[in-house]
Amino acid sequence: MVATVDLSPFMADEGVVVGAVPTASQLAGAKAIDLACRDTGFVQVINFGVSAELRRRAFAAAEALFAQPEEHKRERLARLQPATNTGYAPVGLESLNRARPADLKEAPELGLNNFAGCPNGYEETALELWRALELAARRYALACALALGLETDYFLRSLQRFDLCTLRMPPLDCKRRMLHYPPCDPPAEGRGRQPVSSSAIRVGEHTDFGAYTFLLLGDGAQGLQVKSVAGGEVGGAAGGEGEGWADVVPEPQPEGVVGAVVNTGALLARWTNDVWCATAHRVIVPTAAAAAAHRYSIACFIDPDADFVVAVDPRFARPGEELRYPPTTGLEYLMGKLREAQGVQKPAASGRD
Ligand SMILES: O=C(O)CCC(=O)C(=O)O
Ligand SMILES: [Fe+2]
Repeated sequence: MVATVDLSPFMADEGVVVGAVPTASQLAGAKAIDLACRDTGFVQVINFGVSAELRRRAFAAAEALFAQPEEHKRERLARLQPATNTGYAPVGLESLNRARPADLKEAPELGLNNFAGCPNGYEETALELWRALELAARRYALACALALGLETDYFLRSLQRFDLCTLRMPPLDCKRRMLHYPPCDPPAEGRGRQPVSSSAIRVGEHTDFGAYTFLLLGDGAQGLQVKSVAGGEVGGAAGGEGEGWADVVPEPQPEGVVGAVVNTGALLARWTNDVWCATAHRVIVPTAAAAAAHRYSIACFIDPDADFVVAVDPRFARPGEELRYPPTTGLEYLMGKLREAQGVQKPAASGRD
């Protein structure tokens, strides 16, 4: 079960939000985040500024977007730009684990507000959602700093140019995406929740690249699994597809309370010298019924500004331990990860910085 953290103390203008001493409820929330991030790296946040009504409209907009004919999506939606990882990525294009066949998902990353080809009302709803998630992501940065005993603005400093709505953060615009997993082959008989067949995996094992990810799961979305490791990052072939996977089961919430899964990315794990971990996760097809259903999710990837230097803070070294990683920048790190996911060998041109 994924721990639930109430973010409302960080959404109100009090305590660390206004630069004052943290309130008791902020400290309690930060403690819960710290425990989860040292363990699985996955928490469920509630009261983070997305109403049940906005969530419902967002998934309805995503469904309408994906329900458009294949040809329309390929021809009319913004074209895929590998250098910025924006545009419409059809099923079979992306593989978050290059050791596996392509993921069974489609994902339009409609950056720079190019909403050409989107259904009526999509733009307004998407922007409303991104605005709410941007605020939640900033407040989560405050909570993380408090959780790790750092200066309040420690992570916020890395989000000066962070802007989920306009995505004017060149050269890396890949920040938020609606995800659609169309019906697919059922899992092979008897393999149940530990599939080894490629057809039973919708997203291959990976860790997210940046600082942290906000993930909204659509109604009935099943199959997200994590595999714990002892700190650090596990991806590619390191963890393997075999045993040890556990279902991500967010604690059920009362009617009207929206939950989002937040997970630590590889860059934040690295930043903390692996005090927090970026846990490998994947999306499987658990049952024939799940295979027959459309699965929807919405993900926002929170990354430091392109030119922000992420250097391991010496405070994260355990007694007698070396810092594990040299400094990097938001851009350098993410471009390396994206090139891996796209299977590109040569550095992609940044184009616009
Ligand atoms: O759709 C999901 O549940 C997870 C997707 C994911 O892990 C990702 O896009 O990084
Ligand atoms: Fe992920």
